[in-house]
Amino acid sequence: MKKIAVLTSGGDSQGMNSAIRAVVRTGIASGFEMVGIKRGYKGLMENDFITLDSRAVGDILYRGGTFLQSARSEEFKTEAGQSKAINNLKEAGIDYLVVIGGDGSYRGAAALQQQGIKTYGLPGTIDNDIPLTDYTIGFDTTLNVVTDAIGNLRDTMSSHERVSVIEVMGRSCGDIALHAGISSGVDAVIIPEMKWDIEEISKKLVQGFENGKTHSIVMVAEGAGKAEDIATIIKENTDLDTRATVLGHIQRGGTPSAFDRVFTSRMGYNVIELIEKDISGVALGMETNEITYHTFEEIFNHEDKVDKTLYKIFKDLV
Ligand SMILES: Nc1ncnc2c1ncn2[C@@H]1O[C@H](COP(=O)(O)OP(=O)(O)O)[C@@H](O)[C@H]1O
Ligand SMILES: O=P(O)(O)OC[C@H]1O[C@](O)(COP(=O)(O)O)[C@@H](O)[C@@H]1O
Repeated sequence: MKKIAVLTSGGDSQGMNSAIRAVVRTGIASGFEMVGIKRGYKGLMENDFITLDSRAVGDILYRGGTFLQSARSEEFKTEAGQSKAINNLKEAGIDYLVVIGGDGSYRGAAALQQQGIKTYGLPGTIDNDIPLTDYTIGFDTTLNVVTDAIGNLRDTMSSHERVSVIEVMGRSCGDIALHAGISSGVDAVIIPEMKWDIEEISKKLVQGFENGKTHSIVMVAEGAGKAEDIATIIKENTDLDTRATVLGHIQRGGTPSAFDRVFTSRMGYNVIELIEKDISGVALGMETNEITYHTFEEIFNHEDKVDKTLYKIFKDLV
């Protein structure tokens, strides 16, 4: 019986458990033996493998995080680290490796593929910063978490007639800020991909209060600036009572949305189909509602651009 191993790596994201469950159950249904690797590449180098039967992935569909746990590992980036990993995979008789993670995890998977291990990537990151997929696993859930959190902030900001500067995750990608900014009707979105002018934002906030607004919200992606710094400048420019909130790791938790559960279930099915066809060295995604796949190289060479139309939609709505 051929063996498929699965691991989760990098920052966890809601829906990783659902993805593991889908890979494992579809794999078993197709006659494969399934293995889980704990704590990503760290566990792979340390031989931390567990057998996964259908029951082992029961009761996890609705849970955030990853029951296999995740880690970041500097050692795995080295030749020595990778050769430990390859030896462990060979000794355990693993034929295929499914990696659920972000760009860094894909780079690790591509390095293993180059050294003869058949690898597959599933886009697990809340940031939505992987090219050639419209969504990454957890992004939709995170938007819902952020939208709910902003609803709570809005209540208290309104009572006190304050400006709220909210920092969300996204080191190089402003998708969380832009999408949740639209879903929350915020007044300004500051993202790394687009130029922004704090004087212009400040003027707009003052005008808003003059026109009868009782609160204002400015959303900033962590890669574009610190909420605390932006709040200080706005306060200096406008004299408005301005507070900063960093949503932080709250954004990565919570039960996965129905969208993320269905999306990951589809990807589990499709990755097993690719394994059966012996196509490897690829990562899956969803483009215009189709599950697609591309080689790791295609993904690395493709720029992940911000959706400029969506940015314009936001600008027209404020
Ligand atoms: N260039 C690389 N070559 C090999 N492995 C890498 C590389 N970049 C990252 N990795 C591995 O993938 C792990 C996860 O990457 P990281 O960037 O932290 O998160 P993510 O996968 O979410 O982007 C790293 O801790 C490291 O072990
Ligand atoms: O939890 P950590 O290790 O501090 O990492 C925080 C980072 O993880 C993320 O949530 C996801 O990033 P990755 O996809 O690189 O893991 C980023 O938005 C954030 O900057």
